[in-house]
Amino acid sequence: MLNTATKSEAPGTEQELTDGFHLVIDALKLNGINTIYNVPGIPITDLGRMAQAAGIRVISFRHEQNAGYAAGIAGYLTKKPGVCLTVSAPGFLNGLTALAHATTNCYPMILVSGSSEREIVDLQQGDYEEMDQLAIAKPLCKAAYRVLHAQDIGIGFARAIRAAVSGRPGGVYLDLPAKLFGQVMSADAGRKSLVKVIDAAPAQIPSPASVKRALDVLKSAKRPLIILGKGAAYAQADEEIKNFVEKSGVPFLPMSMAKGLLPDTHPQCAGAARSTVLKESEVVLLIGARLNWLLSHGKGKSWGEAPKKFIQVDIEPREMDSNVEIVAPVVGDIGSVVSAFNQAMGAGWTAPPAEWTKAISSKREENVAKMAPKLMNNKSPMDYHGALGVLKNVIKEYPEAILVNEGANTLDLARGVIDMYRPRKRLDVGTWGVMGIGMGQAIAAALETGHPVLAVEGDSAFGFSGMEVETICRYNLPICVVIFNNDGIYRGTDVNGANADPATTVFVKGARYDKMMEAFGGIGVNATSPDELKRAVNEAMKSGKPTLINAVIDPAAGSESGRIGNLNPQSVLQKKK
Ligand SMILES: CC(C)(COP(=O)(O)OP(=O)(O)OC[C@H]1O[C@@H](n2cnc3c(N)ncnc32)[C@H](O)[C@@H]1OP(=O)(O)O)[C@@H](O)C(=O)NCCC(=O)NCCSC(=O)C(=O)O
Repeated sequence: MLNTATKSEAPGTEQELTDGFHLVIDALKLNGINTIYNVPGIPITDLGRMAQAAGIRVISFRHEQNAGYAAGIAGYLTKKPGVCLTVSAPGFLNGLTALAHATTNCYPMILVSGSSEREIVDLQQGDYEEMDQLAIAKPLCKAAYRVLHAQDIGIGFARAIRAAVSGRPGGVYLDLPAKLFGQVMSADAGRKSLVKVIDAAPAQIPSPASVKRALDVLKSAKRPLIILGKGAAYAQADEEIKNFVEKSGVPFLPMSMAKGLLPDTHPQCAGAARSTVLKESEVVLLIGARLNWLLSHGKGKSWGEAPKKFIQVDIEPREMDSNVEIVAPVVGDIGSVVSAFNQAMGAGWTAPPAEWTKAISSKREENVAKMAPKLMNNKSPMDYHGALGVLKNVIKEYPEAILVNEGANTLDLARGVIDMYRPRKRLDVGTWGVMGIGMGQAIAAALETGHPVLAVEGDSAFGFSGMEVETICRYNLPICVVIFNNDGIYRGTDVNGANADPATTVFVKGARYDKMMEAFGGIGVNATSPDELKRAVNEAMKSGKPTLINAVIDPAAGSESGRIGNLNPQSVLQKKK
């Protein structure tokens, strides 16, 4: 039903009216978008209020960037565009980082920002928060639109929704100048102007020839490997993917956010033998994984000496040959491609040679065994492994829980240590390795899935979105934040030898982040040993109450982010010395 604004009052001409505010709300509802992540302010405060009154869930954040990260990850989790609503210029700019992040990570998201009046902006006459937001957004997103007339709101949203989710998903900007909200029209005309987007992300069926070519290459391999990326997790084709991997018998390596698509404990999982499989494999099938820096661009030392053949499955044809030659490109949506693989494989598929799979299992077992004792230490203050050993068991016990993870050491080590068992349960920093996604993603994950969230945060990473603990308390969300507090970035022990200022990478020593949560009525715990950490996290998972645990980590634990390709600043410094 149309959400009527008012009735005209002229005697004898009584007519139902609507306006821009109501049409925006109706357009969202008509397309099944029931949540808005926003920060209120001019000119969208009333839009948020009215949307809430009309039954949309409007979640107000403390900073637009966090609302944006929430919207992006909501899109990833649901395959519907996550909507972030901001005020003009500064609010828009705050949301823009998250929009660019969504685009880079292929999350469907729409950033809707109020803006100032075109007539004034274009003549640069100094309107309130004047800025040509459309022009600024364009290079940072997949599509950008501006709606100038209320009768075009329906089309504007239809275009934004379709652009966000179809093909390779991404971020879309929708500019709504303030004047638009007050434009009035008949409710009947308004109703007719709305558009329900039919089949927003049509299946893209791969060509049978490309499917055959890919399977022929894979079948011929003595040392094949499947790499699953977060595109595969996004596809929600979990059963098809599992069937394909198991039927093929090929070892698989999950990228960070694809962990859990098949359990990390699956006998074919090669996560704990990463270097070995990258180096030794001979044919590599990439499913929803890009050959970017996270895979060393498909070449160089990490990939070993022997020549490799790559097969790639992606919805975006231009992804092929982006870094190395792809001998068997398969363009299509991942669900359709993998289902075509399953059909075309037939009954006569033979598993890869046991020599290959056994070599991987023994490397994996060796690495797991090497790590096991480290995870059981009960040192106080904790080291990373002692603390992560506890969290590994928590996720094992609560496999439905969503793990949000950011930091430097906290991210790198948690990725390896914490096994995931279900798809789309690990959310992290994504393609850019960005810090600041933590609380936004945790909030959206709790709201969109209804499952408890464990956010494992470096103390520095947490700082980028820390104020949202108030949001967590306000909405009483089942989020347990564990801060790995080692007093600084990488470590808390750096010293500035030049003057009295603290070193650039250190924070206040002995800070008590748990007090922040208590300030807003949540539960704060200071944990100085793995035993204390275990008690506190288990309690939080059981109670579902907003909780923040300050996990005291040895300030000397941790190292510079040295595992990012050749980008090790420490080694550059050392070379210069
Ligand atoms: C590019 C990468 C995928 C490559 O990581 P690698 O370190 O090479 O691999 P992994 O982490 O997957 O694994 C490391 C090693 O652990 C092994 N491994 C993995 N899982 C296990 C388990 N369960 N048990 C035992 N051993 C394991 C794995 O086989 C590797 O050993 P071997 O097989 O023996 O090699 C990763 O570095 C990554 O995702 N980086 C993103 C980092 C990021 O975004 N940082 C944010 C920047 S921080 C920041 O802002 C800043 O610092 O600045």
